[in-house]
Amino acid sequence: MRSDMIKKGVDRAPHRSLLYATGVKLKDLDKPFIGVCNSYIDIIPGHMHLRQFADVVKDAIRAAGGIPFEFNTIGVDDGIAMGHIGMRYSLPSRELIADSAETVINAHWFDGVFYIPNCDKITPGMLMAAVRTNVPSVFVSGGPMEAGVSSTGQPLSLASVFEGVGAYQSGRMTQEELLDIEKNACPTCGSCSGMFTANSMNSLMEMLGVALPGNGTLVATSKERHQLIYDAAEHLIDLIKNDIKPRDIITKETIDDAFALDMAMGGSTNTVLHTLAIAHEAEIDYDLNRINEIAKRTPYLSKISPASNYSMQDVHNAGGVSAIIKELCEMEGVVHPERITVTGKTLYENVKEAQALNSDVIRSKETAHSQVGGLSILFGNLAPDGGVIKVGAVDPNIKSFVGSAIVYESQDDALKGIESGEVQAGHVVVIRYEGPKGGPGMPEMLAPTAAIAGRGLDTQVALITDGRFSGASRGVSIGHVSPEAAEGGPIALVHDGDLITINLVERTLCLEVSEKILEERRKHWIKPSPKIQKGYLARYAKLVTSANTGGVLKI
Ligand SMILES: CC(C)(O)[C@@H](O)C(=O)O
Ligand SMILES: [Mg+2]
Repeated sequence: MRSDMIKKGVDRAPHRSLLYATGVKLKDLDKPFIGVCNSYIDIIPGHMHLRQFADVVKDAIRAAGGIPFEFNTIGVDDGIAMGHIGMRYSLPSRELIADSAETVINAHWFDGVFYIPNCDKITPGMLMAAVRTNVPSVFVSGGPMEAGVSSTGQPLSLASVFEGVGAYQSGRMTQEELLDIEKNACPTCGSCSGMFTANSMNSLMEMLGVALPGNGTLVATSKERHQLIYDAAEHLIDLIKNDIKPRDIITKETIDDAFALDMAMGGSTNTVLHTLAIAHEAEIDYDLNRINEIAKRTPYLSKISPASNYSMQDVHNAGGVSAIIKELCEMEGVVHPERITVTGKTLYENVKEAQALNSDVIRSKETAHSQVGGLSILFGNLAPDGGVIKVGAVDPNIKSFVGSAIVYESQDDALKGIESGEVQAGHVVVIRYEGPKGGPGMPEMLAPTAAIAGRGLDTQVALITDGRFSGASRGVSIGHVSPEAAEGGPIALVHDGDLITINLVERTLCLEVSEKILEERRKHWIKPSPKIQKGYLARYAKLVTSANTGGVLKI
């Protein structure tokens, strides 16, 4: 047992002494020691219920024959950190979460780990820790929020509130209507109710095979999640007995399949960043071009908010992620149904009883929204190392967009430009120096994309940035443009009025300026000094790599 390192032999008498002080009994020393990696925190609705949740996890571990030891990671609420300096900490928090979990797991030699994530950076941070430490692991997330409903019966999500701000500011909504949305959009604990980043990652974990069927869609308030916990605890003990580790489950094929699910559900663009980071931790070489290959062979089966009004709860009632995975498994050559998972069964065995119960929420290949996936990687002279778009949340009539650049050196300036009416139909808003190094921290930009959508301009204005988006962002919004401006990427060379062409079919993003002129501009480009000079963000900016490699830290 790994934990023998801290409990076996005469020289571990002091260690045992401390363990007894924590409540461990002599007879417990032969049982597996399980780290319960929790992420309870009061300020995130997706995590506020996790203190009680972890109590259930600990009971379940004891019932399954293990000894639980709970510890916590931090978390950032992206919605609350949105639109101000706080958002710079969001993506960097992912590495702190991975590092803190690694620290506790390796310092104490746990035999297995039960992870409890939920919101945006917590899930990928914990997944990174799981493949990095490679100790037998299972995941049960906190679960999605119930969908909101306005007093007039309209389905609501957090996206409705962000877009409501733009609608109110442009005179398309009254103050009373906005207040009604604000009060009703987030009715319970849980991760925000659409196919935003948290729910994208929590659904992806079902496909990765590290979480049980139901993990992505069973709402946080449902008692059935407790059964998920009890089942997961038993599986974890089996994984320890059979020595099945995260890297036995997460292989290159697994990463392919995770992206396939992303394509079928129109996941958040952030999943690209996170899944690449997980691949990196697992020492899997993963090229962005591979994602487009998967996109081309995977139909878009389920449109969820912000691409439609359906919530995660609707997906659950329609058969859940299992029904979508089953569809994908039964298509020729789309995923790898024989992969092993934490249940000890194959991916296909896990889902073979599932059924799509609503043919609009979960479609078949024949009735799919499109024969290609809901996410796309664009390449071109403006993004030699790629950019990402949630193409599934673009009006389906838009196949390409040509517009003139209106350039902002920060998100704040862009937001002012959108709110003041400076940004108009036909513009491509360029927001730069917001990448992993430039931001620093690659802030998520729901405020500007929602300001555009809320004004009804989402089919007439495009937005490109070296920053990133929320899963609730929609419209022709291209993020992760790499290399980023702070590294001298071509996005730094765009001038106001330059023509930019975006082709969603060819998957291209081009600046229609001659190479000669660009070369001239490049000569005059001056690398800006880092915006933040001390603390974690300064250290982060020094070590972080480009978005096309997951924005991981490298020495
Ligand atoms: C606040 C949101 C909607 O959760 C966002 O952070 C996302 O990435 O989806
Ligand atoms: Mg987010």
